[in-house]
Amino acid sequence: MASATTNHPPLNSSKLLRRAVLNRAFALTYACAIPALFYHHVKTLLHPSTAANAIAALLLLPADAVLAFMWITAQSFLLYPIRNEEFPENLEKVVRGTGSFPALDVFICTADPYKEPPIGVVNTALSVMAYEYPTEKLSVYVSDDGGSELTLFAFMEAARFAGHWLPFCRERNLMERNPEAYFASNHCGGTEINKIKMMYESMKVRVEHAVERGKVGEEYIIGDRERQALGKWKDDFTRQNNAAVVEVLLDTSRDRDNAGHVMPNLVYLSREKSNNVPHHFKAGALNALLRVSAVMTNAAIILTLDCDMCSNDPEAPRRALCYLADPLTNQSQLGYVQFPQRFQGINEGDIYCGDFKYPYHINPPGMKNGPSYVGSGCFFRRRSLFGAPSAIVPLEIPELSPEHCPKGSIRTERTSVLAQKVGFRYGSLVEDYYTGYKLQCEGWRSIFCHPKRAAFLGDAPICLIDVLNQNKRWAIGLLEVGFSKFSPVTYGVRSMGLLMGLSYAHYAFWPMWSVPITVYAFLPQIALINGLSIFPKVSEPWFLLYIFLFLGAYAQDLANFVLAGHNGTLRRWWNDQRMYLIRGVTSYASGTIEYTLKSLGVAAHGFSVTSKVLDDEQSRRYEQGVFEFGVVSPMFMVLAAAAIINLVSLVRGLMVAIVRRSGGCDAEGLVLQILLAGFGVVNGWPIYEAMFIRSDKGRIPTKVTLVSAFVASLLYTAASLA
Ligand SMILES: O=c1ccn([C@@H]2O[C@H](COP(=O)(O)OP(=O)(O)O[C@H]3O[C@H](CO)[C@@H](O)[C@H](O)[C@H]3O)[C@@H](O)[C@H]2O)c(=O)[nH]1
Ligand SMILES: [Mn+2]
Repeated sequence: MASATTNHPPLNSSKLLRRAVLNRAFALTYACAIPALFYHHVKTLLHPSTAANAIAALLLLPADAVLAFMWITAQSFLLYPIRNEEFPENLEKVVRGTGSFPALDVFICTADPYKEPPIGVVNTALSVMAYEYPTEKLSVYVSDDGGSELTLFAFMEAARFAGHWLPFCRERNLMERNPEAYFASNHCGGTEINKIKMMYESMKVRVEHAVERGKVGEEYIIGDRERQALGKWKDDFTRQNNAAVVEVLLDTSRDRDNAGHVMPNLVYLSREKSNNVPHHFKAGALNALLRVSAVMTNAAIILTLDCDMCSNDPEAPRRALCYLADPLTNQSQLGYVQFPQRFQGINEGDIYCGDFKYPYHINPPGMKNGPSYVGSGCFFRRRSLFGAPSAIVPLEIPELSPEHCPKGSIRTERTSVLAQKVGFRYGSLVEDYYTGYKLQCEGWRSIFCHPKRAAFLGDAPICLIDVLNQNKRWAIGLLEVGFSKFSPVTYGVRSMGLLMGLSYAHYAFWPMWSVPITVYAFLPQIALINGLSIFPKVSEPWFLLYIFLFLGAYAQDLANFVLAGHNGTLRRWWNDQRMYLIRGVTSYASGTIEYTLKSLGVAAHGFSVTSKVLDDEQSRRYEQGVFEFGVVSPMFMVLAAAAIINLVSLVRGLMVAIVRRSGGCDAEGLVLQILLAGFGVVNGWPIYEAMFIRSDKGRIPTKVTLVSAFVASLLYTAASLA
């Protein structure tokens, strides 16, 4: 790789953030309050005032145990927060010119031409083909798990359009190098801009037209080569069962753009699939790309990108090189450089927490050995995917050697077994988290690279059900790791030390949030409806403990959120915590249930791809910050039931308190429950609106409201019998 000069200017710097001291002090204080709470629970359990109180304490205990676990593991991100900075302007001085830059292979995955429109995938590819990077060292590989001629056709069009687009970007030194974003923000321009815009628009029309018709019309097929390639889609070619298709659409050694400059390689791959062989979803696709690229270019650096994420800064690879080519970094251990996932098109208040600040911005800079891999926007050292840093990699691992799978086919069992040790790891629906985790267990380190200008911008789902389904998939995948023999709490702690083990454990058991959130969304409220007090009275010292634990955790959460920047507004924070509660009773809970069924062998779950297609009306509602329900889903039924219970209990609780006080009795024991129900009601506002006030298509369907009201009354009846 790069040869370095001695005495060179720095390529990067890293410093501990001042807030680390405050974080540690707060952690110490809060950590003292937690045992006090458990002491209180045990005391109540040993001397319950009523049987109902004993049941309540029995349910609150595991709920609080999970809260304590989540809080403790979360501290692992806060004790050593650092900020990295890189100086790409020094790169050429250190690496002796772009001639010694390492080659870069970019992997883009797509899986369904209808959920992931090919024109979007084309935009992703064009944005990286236009990188400010020595073109002859750049290759873009597209994996099409949709096995669709429509996607291949879109890329044939893209290869032609790139001949005009790449010089256009270079000459104007554009920052946004995906045509869609560029033309959206540059409406009018000179004749040159108009010309290329027309070219883009007409390509888009052809691609979208083909997708609409479900096939590529004769009139769109230009030459024999294209006809031959598209001809591979015979009747027996399905997305689950097909022979491999590899098409080299652009070749550095052959193709020139219309300014006479070399073009990057562009390769389309639809890997071999067979009905009765598991293909391991995205991890399988990435491994197929790993093998195909090994035969063709075998670049030392690999960038993985999702098809819904475009480059937003042509300098990004140079930033990554500030670490990957830095003679001062311990090169033999640095496995990957991860950029945060950042999103465009998020509404003002970010009602669905699409930014996902915790996993993408707040936690990564605090992980001691570097961030986890988040699936997109990550520059790997190819070597890191082939065994531990200290391992001696044999020149030929037979199963991985390109000759073994000449056309990116998926070899069955042997490759699966191998994927426990090399490549992108199989065994979890969150292959990204799992792969990064296994690499770090092997001793690889990583770097979080978070420049001011987003290096990549992606699309976040803007429909609540999509968000919840996506989170459910993650929940299942995380639990698969949490309860495996490689669990972070055991294997992880042993391999990487306590802090890193705790960081990964925090994610692995994330879906467990469902336990406390569900308990706190129903239990105190049902007790309140029955006039039963389950928390300390206002006059007891324990009351202050509860207040401290709640407000302390919330204040810490708010501080983390706001300090992380990037629109860390109060309103977004409020919506973020609301989504935590919503996910707790919906996606985390159902993910946990589905994971359990899956481990019992009752059901199996695949990777359901998130739709990237937008319906106009839905987009408009999202823009206005209105929640989108619209469909009948069990998740919405639970959510609506929780909202109803909270509303009823608030009203009942206030009534009981007033009656008791006027009768000279004290209602102090109900105050915490009334506050909690009030908190639930304030958070549930969009749900009441969607049930009772709205009449648009995104409202909660009447069926859901009825079922949830029924569930709520069942719960109430059951509780009043107890
Ligand atoms: O069988 C499959 C399924 C998915 N994908 C690709 O995987 C990517 C992510 O899929 P998406 O539906 O967008 O999932 P998200 O939940 O939005 O993705 C997040 O979560 C995934 C793990 O669940 C990570 O892989 C992603 O990088 C991360 O952004 C897309 O490019 C898909 O085309 C495949 O290539 N093959
Ligand atoms: Mn995505």
